[in-house]
Amino acid sequence: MQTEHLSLYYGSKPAFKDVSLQIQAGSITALIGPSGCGKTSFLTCLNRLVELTPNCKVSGRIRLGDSDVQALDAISLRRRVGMLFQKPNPFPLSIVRNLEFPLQEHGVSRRDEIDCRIEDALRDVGLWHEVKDRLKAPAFSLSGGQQQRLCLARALALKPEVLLMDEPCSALDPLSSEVVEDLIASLRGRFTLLVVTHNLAQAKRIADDVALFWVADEAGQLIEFGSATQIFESPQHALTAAYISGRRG
Ligand SMILES: Nc1ncnc2c1ncn2[C@@H]1O[C@H](COP(=O)(O)OP(=O)(O)OP(=O)(O)O)[C@@H](O)[C@H]1O
Repeated sequence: MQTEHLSLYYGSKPAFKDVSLQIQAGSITALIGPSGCGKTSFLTCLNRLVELTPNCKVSGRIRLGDSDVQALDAISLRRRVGMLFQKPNPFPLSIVRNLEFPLQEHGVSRRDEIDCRIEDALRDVGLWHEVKDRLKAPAFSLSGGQQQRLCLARALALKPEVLLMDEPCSALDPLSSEVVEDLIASLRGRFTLLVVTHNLAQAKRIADDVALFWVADEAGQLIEFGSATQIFESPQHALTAAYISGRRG
């Protein structure tokens, strides 16, 4: 996935400006930076979820493989570019319906394929053994960490190419957070992952590449993008050095 001179305005206020970024297929990219620098806004441009916000204006270009994201149908784009939010947001349905419903909505109709994809996705997130005997129980009967893994399974069942994750561990208790972080790391190579995180230690543990955003001239800007090793061990920009050392932000 690639952005070229991407900018986003909410009304007349820029959320971020002129971000050009190349995301390697199969890699994990962490988006870091202080609050309000446009990380979430950037993420939601990539699957055009931001279009649901009134008065927002996007300029620049986003490419997914050879396709221009603006030219794609939004529903099929969101199947290819899935999203996991900070707070687990299962549908108010049973565990199994949480996976079955989006599959059916996206045109998967054969029963054997639906069952197979549900089981594979639940195994992928380590939930299968925990829920296989209570698939019809409400999703809300699961713990917070289990709900987040269910939401991840729901996204994986659609076989996305890219997964966008907005602080996926920050609303979870430390143990569940560790489980979800390990899961994210285990998806490397199979999916292209972009993860917004305030947890620098987590970014260091899981990311291949890191993008630092910052507010400058009242708009979010991409300050530095590079490998996790470069960003954490030999940052090129003074702001990156200050941020990762805890002196700024
Ligand atoms: N729906 C919206 N309408 C208007 N302004 C918005 C909206 N969403 C975000 N903003 C503004 O856009 C800027 C970037 O916000 P964004 O949430 O993308 O930053 P962030 O880096 O993800 O912050 P945080 O780390 O606190 O989640 C902020 O100034 C914010 O107030």
